[in-house]
Amino acid sequence: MLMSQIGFGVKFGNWRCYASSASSSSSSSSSSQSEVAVVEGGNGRISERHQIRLGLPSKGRMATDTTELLKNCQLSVKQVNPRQYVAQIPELSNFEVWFQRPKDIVRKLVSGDLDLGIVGLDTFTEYGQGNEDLIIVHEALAYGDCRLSLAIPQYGIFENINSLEELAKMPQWTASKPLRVATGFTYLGPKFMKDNGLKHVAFSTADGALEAAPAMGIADAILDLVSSGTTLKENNLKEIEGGVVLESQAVLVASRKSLVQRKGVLDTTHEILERLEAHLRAIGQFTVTANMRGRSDKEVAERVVSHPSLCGLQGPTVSPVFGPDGEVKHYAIVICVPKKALYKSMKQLRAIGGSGVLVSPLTYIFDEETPRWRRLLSTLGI
Ligand SMILES: Nc1ncnc2c1ncn2[C@@H]1O[C@H](COP(=O)(O)OP(=O)(O)OP(=O)(O)O)[C@@H](O)[C@H]1O
Ligand SMILES: O=P(O)(O)OC[C@H]1O[C@H](OP(=O)(O)OP(=O)(O)O)[C@H](O)[C@@H]1O
Ligand SMILES: [Mg+2]
Repeated sequence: MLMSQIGFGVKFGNWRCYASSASSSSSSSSSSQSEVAVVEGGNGRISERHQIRLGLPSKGRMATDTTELLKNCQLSVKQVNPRQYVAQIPELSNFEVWFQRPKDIVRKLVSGDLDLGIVGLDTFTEYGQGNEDLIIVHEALAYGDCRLSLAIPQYGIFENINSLEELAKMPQWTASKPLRVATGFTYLGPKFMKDNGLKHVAFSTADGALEAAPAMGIADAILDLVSSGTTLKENNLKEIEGGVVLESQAVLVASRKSLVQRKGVLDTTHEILERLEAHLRAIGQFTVTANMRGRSDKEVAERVVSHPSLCGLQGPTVSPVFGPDGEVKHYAIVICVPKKALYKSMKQLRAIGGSGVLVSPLTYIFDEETPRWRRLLSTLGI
């Protein structure tokens, strides 16, 4: 039988060389063998390049939202055409964007070929595998929300099984007949089962449409990403209590080595982080301006701060409003109000004498220093 072989290899530094042969014998080193080198990645070296590199998802769900987020931070990515994988962010000097598949972004951070990346936490955790060189700089970029969750059929022997504990206790799973789980997460899947004490589990993997596996008789359960839950429902599957492996959203990640050793990476990360935080803090808030009748700015301020939800970031800004006669009978107050609390805040403002309430979108909130920057420096021991 003609078969090519992969699986026996010789390591040369970062490269593993596989001998592929037209015969099924692995012991032969005959001249019919050709040498194929496959990069494993992960030597974490700092190469000679001088440009700082950010990896962004080249396609899929995360791609558009990622460039949109950067645009909203005034960091527009200038890509000549969608098939060109290198791009610039003109606001950042000495900086390159490289469009890559999310899992390759993580691999390339590990191998030292990228310095920064934006991916889903699920991809980061699955392909980062706890590598200590990888650091999460911003853990909540507020898009790409989903969860990695275990799901089982709603029917048959699983009809009354609603938790991981109940699933683990089912007498059906033995060493010779384990619970069969289909997943694309071949690192996190086994780790989750082990951490939760499930012993008799076997994993199979596929690239997509995993929800078909139970009905096809290929698997008993699946471990996959869920967001709306529609795909599970349409395939008669259900999530179970205790079955969520990970809650995911987009994250900004970096290589520790790059941050510490590559010139300019730390400063640029600081700038990106500040812009992200300023934008993300602002999107949940409105600026509210109102006029209030009052005797003095202090008295007006006291009335406003008596309602904690009207305090804004540090407290209300109160300024005199000069009437036509030059007298001050009103004061203008400016506060930030969470979008969710807008109507409630507006009613409170009216109740304490507010009128002419103007509501405007808020674009950025720059704080003195971002807590995430402090955290990053402390993670790096700086
Ligand atoms: N319902 C969802 N299903 C899958 N991924 C989702 C979902 N919602 C958000 N995401 C996020 O999007 C990322 C996956 O995007 P997508 O599948 O489009 O790209 P991909 O990684 O290139 O996939 P693949 O390489 O397997 O084709 C996930 O890692 C996750 O963080
Ligand atoms: O909870 P939902 O909103 O239904 O989303 C979850 C589904 O979306 C993803 O599949 P994707 O669309 O990427 O297709 P694939 O599995 O074939 O790659 C994921 O693998 C789930 O199957
Ligand atoms: Mg799917």
